[in-house]
Amino acid sequence: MATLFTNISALAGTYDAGEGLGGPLRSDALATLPIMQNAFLLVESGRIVSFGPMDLVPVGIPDHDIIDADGRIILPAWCDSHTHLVFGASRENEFIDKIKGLSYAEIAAKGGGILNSAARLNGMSEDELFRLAVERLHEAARLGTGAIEIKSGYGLTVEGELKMLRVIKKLKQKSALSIKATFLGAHAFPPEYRDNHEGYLRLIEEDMLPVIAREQLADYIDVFCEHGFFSPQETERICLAGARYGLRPKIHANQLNLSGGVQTGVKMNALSVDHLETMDEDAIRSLAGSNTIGTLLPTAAFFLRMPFQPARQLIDAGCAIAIATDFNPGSSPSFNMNLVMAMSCIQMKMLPEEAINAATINGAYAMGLEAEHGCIRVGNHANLILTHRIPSLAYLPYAFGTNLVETVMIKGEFI
Ligand SMILES: N=CN[C@@H](CCC(=O)O)C(=O)O
Ligand SMILES: [Zn+2]
Repeated sequence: MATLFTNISALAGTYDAGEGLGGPLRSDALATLPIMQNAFLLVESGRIVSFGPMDLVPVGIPDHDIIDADGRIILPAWCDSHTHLVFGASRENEFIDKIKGLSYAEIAAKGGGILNSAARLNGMSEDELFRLAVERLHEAARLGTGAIEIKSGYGLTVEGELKMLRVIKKLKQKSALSIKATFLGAHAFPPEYRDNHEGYLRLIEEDMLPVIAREQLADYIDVFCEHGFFSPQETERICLAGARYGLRPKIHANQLNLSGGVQTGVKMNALSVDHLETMDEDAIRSLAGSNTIGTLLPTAAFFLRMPFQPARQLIDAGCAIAIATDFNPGSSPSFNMNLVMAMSCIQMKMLPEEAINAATINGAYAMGLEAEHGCIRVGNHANLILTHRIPSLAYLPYAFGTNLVETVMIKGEFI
């Protein structure tokens, strides 16, 4: 069955068939968003088949629906390249602790934070975790997310980490969204290993990774490189262990401190280094001179009342950047990419075109999904956002807080 969209006021992120971008967009190219005005778009068997100006709209297509966009905008669905979508329970008690003045690090030190989530998750069945994750994924998709990365990291035991990754594998099989799985066993040291880091590193290397590889449970490996969590040396060791199983790193870096995570990620040829609230000249230079993408998570900075990521400095230095939600119960309980986009423009001074590119094509690159996602190109998955009637694309981040996504199509089906 085919779907023909007509009278699209602006079709954003259009590229020629087979046109490769040669890597994630950076510098001035990040601000270039190809737009076709007054366009049609034809979708068939879940893929984009053709698009062009309305005066070339195809006629005589058998068996198809026509959607008259009637002046509305279509853009590629969001590519959310950093989430912790599988978790057991929300943590609003810690939210209240934060309001009363405790810091993220102080909450973590008294057994809250990641360890709190691990305790909840280890007491839950795989089926229950799957049910909760499906609901969240559906809600994220209704807000325009068509591809997503999901991490483990709330198990911190062999059983718990495998349980999370098996849930993500099942989501991949059952969901229409494109999903990438990241193994984050190195999210925190469990209490019984607090004074025995060597023991936990060996558990990851000897008991978790071989099973993960055998069951093909992960696409990437992650480490929370941060003071009080994993040191740069420990991060490097886990990245090397992952590499033995073909897992490329995507690292939590420079969130709370100048942790050395950016330089370690670059050294380990990470696909991305994520967070980057705390950067200095050295970290920016290191990232700019690399193929590693810097993934900025403004809603996490907002929620923890941290300084926002220095997007302008990073862009001006030539770093490739993506933006993502970091959806998790502790530091970013929101899977709303529209809000991420608005914050990127309002607080990080990104232009709307830069934010859209960072949330679509560069997000796709940050998951290794760029061949079929993140832009309007013949052959790509038909993952599309149809907006409400709005005056321009800039209106999306401008009118923050209003849901301007009217309909979402994932692989040719409206959800
Ligand atoms: N910083 C480390 N991990 C998550 C938070 C996890 C949690 O607090 O549960 C993050 O990306 O912000
Ligand atoms: Zn995270």
